[in-house]
Amino acid sequence: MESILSIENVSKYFGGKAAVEQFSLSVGEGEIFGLLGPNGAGKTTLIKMIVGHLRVDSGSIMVCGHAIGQEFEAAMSSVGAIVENPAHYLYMSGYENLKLTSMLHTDVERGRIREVIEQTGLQSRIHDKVKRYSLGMRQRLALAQTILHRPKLLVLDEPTNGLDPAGIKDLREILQNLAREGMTVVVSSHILSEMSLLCTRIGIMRSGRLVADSSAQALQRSQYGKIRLRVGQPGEAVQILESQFTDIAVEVQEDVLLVGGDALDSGQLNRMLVLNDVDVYEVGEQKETLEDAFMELTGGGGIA
Ligand SMILES: Nc1ncnc2c1ncn2[C@@H]1O[C@H](COP(=O)(O)OP(=O)(O)OP(=O)(O)O)[C@@H](O)[C@H]1O
Repeated sequence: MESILSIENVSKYFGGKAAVEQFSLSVGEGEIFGLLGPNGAGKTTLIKMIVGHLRVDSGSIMVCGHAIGQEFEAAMSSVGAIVENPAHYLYMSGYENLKLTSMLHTDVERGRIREVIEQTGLQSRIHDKVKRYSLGMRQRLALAQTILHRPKLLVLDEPTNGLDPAGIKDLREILQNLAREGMTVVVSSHILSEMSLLCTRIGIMRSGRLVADSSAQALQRSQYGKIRLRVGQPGEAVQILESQFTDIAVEVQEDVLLVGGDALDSGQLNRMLVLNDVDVYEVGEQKETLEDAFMELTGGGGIA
């Protein structure tokens, strides 16, 4: 997969304190990458560096093969971003706002305005004054303005802030459609449930670092799921499992073992124990949700 965004060892300090530290990430075409983390984790700082609003102190960021530090304009021509609250001319219509934005670009072809209006579902209200728009519609208008020049990379900082559930769903569908057409999306949030529905991949940020990076599905499934076994001889069982399987973690709670690790199979664990004369009374899975995983990895705090 072609790398649209490539971040290598990026750090940013404010007054000697790291807001982003040794951060590396590569995001490929058509991915919707969710940057999730509690308040103060460094999400906005990272996003501002990706969209060229802040300079990196060390490391490098490339967009579509262009390094922001050396080829700023080439890199930025592929980026569309909504970072601060978007400002519109409220007394003008949505259409007039779009027309004005199109004049800022040299390469917006005929018909493109119509196209972005359709992509953002604003057809029926596009000639109304923006002051009559709901927050969700203003957000969609901002998105339409942002994608006019066909950016390869769309970057949104907390785009669902203040939106109602219907607005969040609309935005999700629009972004997923854009990604299907090949646009790459990077979006930040501290709201886990929204991210797991929207994103194809989620990175968890804590204290300026990436502490987990996984497909949303994988995070929800095996990586943080544990197998629960109630056994007759817990001490022996731990020894057997640890000697037979690499990369597993076994927790013991009296006669219950909680076994974590990648690609574990409860049948396989059960067979191994029984063949080694350990009595197994119960086998089950202890599911951890994405939320549990998040809490474990970030130490909790600050999520909705
Ligand atoms: N301009 C600045 N000057 C000084 N410190 C800053 C500045 N911008 C951010 N910070 C600090 O850097 C750290 C990361 O902040 P950042 O806003 O990037 O986090 P965030 O994950 O986006 O949080 P939030 O969800 O609250 O926006 C925080 O400790 C913050 O106080």
